[in-house]
Amino acid sequence: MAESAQVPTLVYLVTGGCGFLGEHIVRMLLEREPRLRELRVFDLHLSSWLEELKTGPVQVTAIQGDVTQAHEVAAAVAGSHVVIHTAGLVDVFGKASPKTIHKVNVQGTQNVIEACIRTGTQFLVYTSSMEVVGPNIKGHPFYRGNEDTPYEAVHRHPYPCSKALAEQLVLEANGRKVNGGLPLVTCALRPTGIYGEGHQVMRDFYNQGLRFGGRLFRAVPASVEHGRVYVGNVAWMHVLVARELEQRAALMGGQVYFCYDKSPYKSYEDFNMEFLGPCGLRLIGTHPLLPYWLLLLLATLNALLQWLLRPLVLYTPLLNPYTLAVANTTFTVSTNKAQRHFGYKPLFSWEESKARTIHWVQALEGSAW
Ligand SMILES: NC(=O)C1=CN([C@@H]2O[C@H](COP(=O)(O)OP(=O)(O)OC[C@H]3O[C@@H](n4cnc5c(N)ncnc54)[C@H](O)[C@@H]3O)[C@@H](O)[C@H]2O)C=CC1
Ligand SMILES: C[C@@H](CO)CCC[C@@H](C)[C@H]1CC[C@H]2[C@@H]3[C@H](O)CC4=CC(=O)CC[C@]4(C)[C@H]3CC[C@]12C
Repeated sequence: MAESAQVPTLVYLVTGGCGFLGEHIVRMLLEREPRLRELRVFDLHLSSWLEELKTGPVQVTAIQGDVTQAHEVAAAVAGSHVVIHTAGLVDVFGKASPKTIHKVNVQGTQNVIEACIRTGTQFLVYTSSMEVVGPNIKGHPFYRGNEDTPYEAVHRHPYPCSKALAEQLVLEANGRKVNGGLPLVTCALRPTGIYGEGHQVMRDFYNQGLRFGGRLFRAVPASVEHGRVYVGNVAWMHVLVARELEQRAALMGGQVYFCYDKSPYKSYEDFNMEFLGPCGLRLIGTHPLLPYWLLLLLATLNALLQWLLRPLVLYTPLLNPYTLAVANTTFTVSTNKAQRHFGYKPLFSWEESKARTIHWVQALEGSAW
């Protein structure tokens, strides 16, 4: 990566490049990484919007592949300078089995690491998650914490377990020699709850609100704060980390960074209303309409129903014991580590992030706007 800043010589690979975050990373790289010669987008399902990107100055190579298949990953990684590994199975609703989540998130990440080592790719950026830290199963609050805040990270759910294991693999791989003898440089980014254009859970809440005549019902106390970060800023952090890893390998290698911006600290539901409110939805109640014990009962019933119905149909409601616990536990970050280590400043202000997200919700199918 020692070429002049203006000469496009670099080859990047983004795994999961057709997902919610992946698409933003891909578009951001094309807009803001002038040294890019080729961008490889690797995903299980390729999206049609990739076609329109192929007409620009950077060569965009779409690769349909599966991170659980080591040979497919190795073929995609070979010859790339940087890998941004964003592919993952994001499932806290019981859509996939714990085994599948482990296979994609842990074995898939191991395959990416081994591919870098075998093919001589030196820089690996991993999209981890706040869930690697918490909230833990004990419901301890994490209030304005940073990367060094002590917290008892205890998980049982397959998703956070898999992200924690995968992150550990990535960090432990830092410094291993890649083919050619140079050291692998890795780091992990931990977004809090991401929001923005393309966010499926936001879409689900919006549709639920429309079904209930424009109303959503408060289930979580307004005092529980939940960390959220705009997808454009998360993508920007990935671009910056990928760019700076070579020059600042000694400082950044093996490090973790929370993804943060100026989004306000609010409860999960109040935060969503920042976007859904201007789109015509109302959140009913200043306090949760149902007591916690009743919500927990409903969540447990949902889990039971999911288990009973599994042979017949996949029942995956938003409310289950895990999502209820996460939504009811304060988890907010306050840190400037990314700014200190690689000069990160949010690219999008809160006002802009909000405006973009509202605009996207208003354009959704079924919207009254
Ligand atoms: N959505 C959120 O709030 C947060 C997400 N993350 C992490 O960010 C990353 C991206 O998440 P999202 O964009 O939200 O999810 P997403 O589901 O929209 O994107 C994931 C992408 O990975 C691809 N993928 C899944 N299995 C694959 C496989 N076996 N081989 C190749 N590609 C595969 C999917 O097709 C999809 O395009 C994940 O690693 C997730 O753990 C971290 C923190 C918060
Ligand atoms: C009790 C319900 C009544 O309205 C509200 C349920 C909300 C939940 C579906 C979400 C609350 C918190 C979310 C998670 C959080 O943002 C952290 C995450 C990080 C990730 O890496 C993946 C997504 C998620 C687990 C996210 C999923 C949806 C919530 C549980």
